[in-house]
Amino acid sequence: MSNPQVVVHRDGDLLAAAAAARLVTRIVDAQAARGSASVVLTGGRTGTAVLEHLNRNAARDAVDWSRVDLFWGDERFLPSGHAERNETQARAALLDHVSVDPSRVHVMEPSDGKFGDDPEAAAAEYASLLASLARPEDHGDVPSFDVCMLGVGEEGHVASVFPDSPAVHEKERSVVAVRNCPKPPPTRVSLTLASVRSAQEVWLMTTGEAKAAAVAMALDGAGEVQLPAAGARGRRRTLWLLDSAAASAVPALFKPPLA
Ligand SMILES: O=C1O[C@H](COP(=O)(O)O)[C@@H](O)[C@H](O)[C@H]1O
Repeated sequence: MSNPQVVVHRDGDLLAAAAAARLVTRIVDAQAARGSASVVLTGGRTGTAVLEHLNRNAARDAVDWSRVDLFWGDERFLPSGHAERNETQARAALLDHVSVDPSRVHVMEPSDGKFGDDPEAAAAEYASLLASLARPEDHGDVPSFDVCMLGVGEEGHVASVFPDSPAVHEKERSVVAVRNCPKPPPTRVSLTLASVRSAQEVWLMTTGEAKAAAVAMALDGAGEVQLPAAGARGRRRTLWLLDSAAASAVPALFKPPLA
């Protein structure tokens, strides 16, 4: 597992633009090396802003979108097309505007989908999907995603893994249903931290003063049960992409030396 690196941008808009550019490069490189790329999308304001920037960036068309597998780190368990679903927001921000292969857009089932109001069944199906796509070299039942993007909550949640919740204690399943979530909506489906750690690169992206304490604690050695973001690490790279407000309490160790 990799140690965290921190990149600070002046403000949230610049962070989103820079992360979008970084994502294009990562996907293009993976496609050049292997023919395809796999990306885990995140919900939330920063994750959606990254996709909006990507959609406006001319470099968007350097990607062959038909050869990208898209997954979600978590989903709000709501009816299909609901404005608060992470899928709905990602489609509006980017996916409706590029030539994705629908069979490679791996959504988590909605609450009016084939399992009805059964988030446990939706989670189990997503776990089976991940297992079916994992290759022997992934050494487990989850693919080694090229990039897993995550937002970070004020209390340190990532995906829908909240502090001291059943999801953060989960040791067997790769995808879980989340009930009684402290942030609305209360029912969700989420990758576990172990699944996040299957990714080659994990990018934790967040902005604003309200996130500064959680960011600082995660980087300063907090445990993942109290602060799930601390347990989100990539196999090869863990990047914290922050604006200056979210980075305001980052320990000095992570600040680049002055030139
Ligand atoms: O509810 C969620 O929130 C987090 C963080 O969102 P933000 O708006 O504070 O950036 C997000 O990462 C997660 O995917 C989403 O379901």
